[in-house]
Amino acid sequence: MAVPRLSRRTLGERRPELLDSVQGDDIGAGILHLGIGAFHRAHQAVLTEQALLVEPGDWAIRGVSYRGPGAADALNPQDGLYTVVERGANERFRMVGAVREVLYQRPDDVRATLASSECRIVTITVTEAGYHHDPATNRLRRDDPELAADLAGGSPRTVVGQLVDGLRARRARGDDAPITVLSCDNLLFNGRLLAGLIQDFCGLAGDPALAEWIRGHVSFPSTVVDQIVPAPTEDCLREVEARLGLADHAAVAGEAYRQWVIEDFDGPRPAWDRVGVRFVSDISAAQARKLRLVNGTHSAVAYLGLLADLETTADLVREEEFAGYVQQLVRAETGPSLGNGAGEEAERIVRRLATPRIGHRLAQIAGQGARKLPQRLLEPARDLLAAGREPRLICLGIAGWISFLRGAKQSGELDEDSRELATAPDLGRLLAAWRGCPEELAESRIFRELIADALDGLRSDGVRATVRRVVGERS
Ligand SMILES: NC(=O)c1ccc[n+]([C@@H]2O[C@H](COP(=O)([O-])OP(=O)(O)OC[C@H]3O[C@@H](n4cnc5c(N)ncnc54)[C@H](O)[C@@H]3O)[C@@H](O)[C@H]2O)c1
Ligand SMILES: O=P(O)(O)OC[C@@H](O)[C@@H](O)[C@H](O)[C@H](O)CO
Repeated sequence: MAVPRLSRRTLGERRPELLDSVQGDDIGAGILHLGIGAFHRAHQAVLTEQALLVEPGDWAIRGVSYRGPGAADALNPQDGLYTVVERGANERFRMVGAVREVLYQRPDDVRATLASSECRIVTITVTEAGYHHDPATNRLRRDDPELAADLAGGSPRTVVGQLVDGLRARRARGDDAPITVLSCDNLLFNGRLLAGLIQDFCGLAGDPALAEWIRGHVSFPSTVVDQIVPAPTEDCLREVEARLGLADHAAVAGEAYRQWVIEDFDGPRPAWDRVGVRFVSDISAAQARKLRLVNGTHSAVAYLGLLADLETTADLVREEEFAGYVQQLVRAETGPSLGNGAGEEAERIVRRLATPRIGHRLAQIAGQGARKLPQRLLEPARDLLAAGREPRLICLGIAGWISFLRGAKQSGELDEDSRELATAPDLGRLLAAWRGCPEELAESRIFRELIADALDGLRSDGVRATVRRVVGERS
């Protein structure tokens, strides 16, 4: 007999104690979340659920999904309920009830939500590509066809287009209450970036009055988020079903560790500060630590690991040369400029990569490299060069990416930016064409030589021998 689907009714019938432990469906949806994927479900939604349990308020979440109906089909029939499995030494299963509904291809409802006085916070996780910006200038890409379609009128489909559309409706309603937009994507000063893109969009739409209103009424604090949450697998769904006795199509699994640092802002919010979220005046230090140490390490090893035919981060750090590479990368190159404790950070990152049963696939981390590497690896490389030091291990990671691109160029799986770079005839032209690579790095002789040397090694000696050699040279 088919296992019944999770919903408030079935949970009440089969596991009433769990239904009693989750947020009820009787509160207002003060949060609109754009891009309700795995990460939001395991991170911001859990912290919001926890905050609601310590301090009730109208902070249920209405989610929006963009690239497919998956999240709506998974969550709506379940009344927004789902399970989060926290992996680690002590696994924990948590039920979350803070999500109200998911909108897919319903721009009118997104506009109405943004215009409503109920909505006071917008959170966003739409990947780097969802911002449609040029990483060389941090401005909107005017040549982007989806943006062009939004600017031409009709119902907007991009995140920036929908935000502007909804804020326009809010202004038209005469709502002067503050609203806060929190980007939670792994981008440098994500709030500041998004605020600029919104202004660009208003400019291109010929609406300076709206731009001015947004400057006065909407804040875009930058945030730093940290928790490893891989794409959910069938195994995870089966595991949750066996435990719950109900089919949960929206379950996710991730690390037990969660961090959220937010530039402080005026305006209402759930009691996030009471459940570990940090509000700070300056996120720079937390941001550098997170993007360089966690994401930088991820990106550096993802391509090398794929070249070595490995599947997950845990497979990778089981091998001595790769674990040694991670240790040295953090200790000698990405860690020291961030203050004391690079050695401890290195140990911690190896432990996180090895989290049991997390199944973080290198192929997932490897996506959209042209957009991810600048803030993760190019920034620390630039700092090291400026300090007169060689970013040897970082350049090996970048060489891994270039080898991966060149090998994958026929596969049809590369994103548009990466495809273009994969066909560059030589390293110099690839670096010059890479929009995210600052000119001073593209033109740095040492930087080019280090990458060229690593590329030669990968080609002639293979990935493991090259990793061993470069780590040896650094030690
Ligand atoms: N998963 C993690 O471990 C993690 C940790 C920290 C930060 N993040 C941030 O969250 C983002 C999403 O991660 P996830 O695990 O939820 O991924 P996911 O694939 O589960 O969800 C991605 C969401 O983004 C939307 N999206 C994708 N491309 C888009 C585009 N071009 N325009 C608009 N929307 C788009 C999709 O509709 C989906 O809702 C990451 O890219 C990263 O910036 C993730
Ligand atoms: O989510 P992405 O694709 O931007 O990056 C892949 C991983 O580096 C990332 O998801 C990390 O696991 C996460 O940022 C840890 O907090």
